[in-house]
Formats: sequence, structure tokens, C-alpha cells
Amino acid sequence: MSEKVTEDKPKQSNSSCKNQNFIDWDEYFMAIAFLAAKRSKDPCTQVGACIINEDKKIVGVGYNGMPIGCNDDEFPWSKNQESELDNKYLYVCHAELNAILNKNSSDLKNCKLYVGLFPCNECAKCIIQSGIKEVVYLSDKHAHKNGTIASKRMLSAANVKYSQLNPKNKKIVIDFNEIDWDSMYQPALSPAPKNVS
Ligand SMILES: O=c1ccn([C@H]2C[C@H](O)[C@@H](COP(=O)(O)O)O2)c(=O)[nH]1
Ligand SMILES: [Zn+2]
Repeated sequence: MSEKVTEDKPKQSNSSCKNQNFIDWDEYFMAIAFLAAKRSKDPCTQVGACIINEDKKIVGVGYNGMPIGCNDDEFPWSKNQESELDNKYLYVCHAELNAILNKNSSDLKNCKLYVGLFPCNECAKCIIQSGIKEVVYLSDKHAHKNGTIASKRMLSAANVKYSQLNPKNKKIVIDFNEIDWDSMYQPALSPAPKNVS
């Protein structure tokens, strides 16, 4: 199975009547990162990450969650408890780390990572060591924090490019009913079969 990697700009309408309402590659991979984030049990911040190779094939997806075997009903999700041991930070695996560890290819050399939030310094180290060469992120809300500043220093030193995505589509809705729309709302286009007993 291999789909053709095509130019991702929606073209002007032409006689082929193809759907003009498709999302571009960046939006597609970022949306997959966001969909993965929906699996996160973190009540405050759900982060997802999606890694693609040079052929635009997805080679890893992950979200922030407790390590395997660490029950996410038992480990804490708080962030403001007095004891550090009662807060999530010492335990939770970050989305980028999970996406890297979930890889389904032999290595991640020259891959590109899409992530909702700019990677922290610990994730930056994993990104660099894995061979990923580019990071595309959406939010840089922790830009002022030392962790983010250190992360950017390391990524730049290691020649890992990073850029903020400004998606054309600010919202992408997934509606499971859509698959039946042609028959439900356009009966004239798909008339009921004749002579069906
Ligand atoms: O690079 C990162 C940074 C953070 N995360 C995860 C880790 C935590 O589950 C949340 C951050 O929680 P806050 O309540 O917003 O402090 O985000 C990540 O996956 N990747
Ligand atoms: Zn991180």
C-alpha cells in the first residue's frame, strides 16, 4: 500500500471535480497529533505528537501518559500537592518521548515531529538523540521558561529546525456521521436500487 505523495496545495477547480476541501499535509499530521492527545488522562494539558519520515509516512504517534504498568487511576494527576511525589511530573511520559519510543521503523533519522506544545528540554534531548531533524509545533506558551529556552538552545546547536504552524483551518471537525451523508442527505444522487425483493 503506497499512496502517491502529491503537492499539498489545494488547486483551482478543474474538470476532474475533485474535492477542493482537503487539509494540507501539515494540518493533517498536526491533527493526528491532536487526535492522539485526546487519549491523554492528564486533566490539565493533553499533548500529542506525530512523527513522519521523509516519504511522509507516519512512523510514530504518542501522547502524555503514565508509563506502562503504572496505573493511571493510581498515579497522581495533580500538580500542586505539597509533596513532589504526589504530583504527576515525576511520573508522566511526555508525548514526544512516547512517539519516539512507539516508532515502527528502525530509526528516526531525518524524520519530522509534529507536536501541540513546544518540546521541553528533556524531550529536546530525546528528539536530538533519535535523529529527528525537524519539529513543527503549535503552541509556544512556555516560551519564557528556562526549560523551553534550553530546549531551543539544544535544538539549534544540533541543527534541528523548528517552526510554528499557523494552520489555515483553525478547527478540523471529525464527524462519524459524515461517511453516510451522501445516502442520507442526497437521495437524488443515489436512488434506491430497483427490483430489490
Ligand atoms: O514537552 C512536553 C511537555 C509537557 N508534556 C506534558 C507533561 C504533562 O502531562 C503536561 C504538562 O502539564 P501542566 O499541567 O501543563 O504543567 O504536558 C508533554 O507531553 N511534552
Ligand atoms: Zn517533554
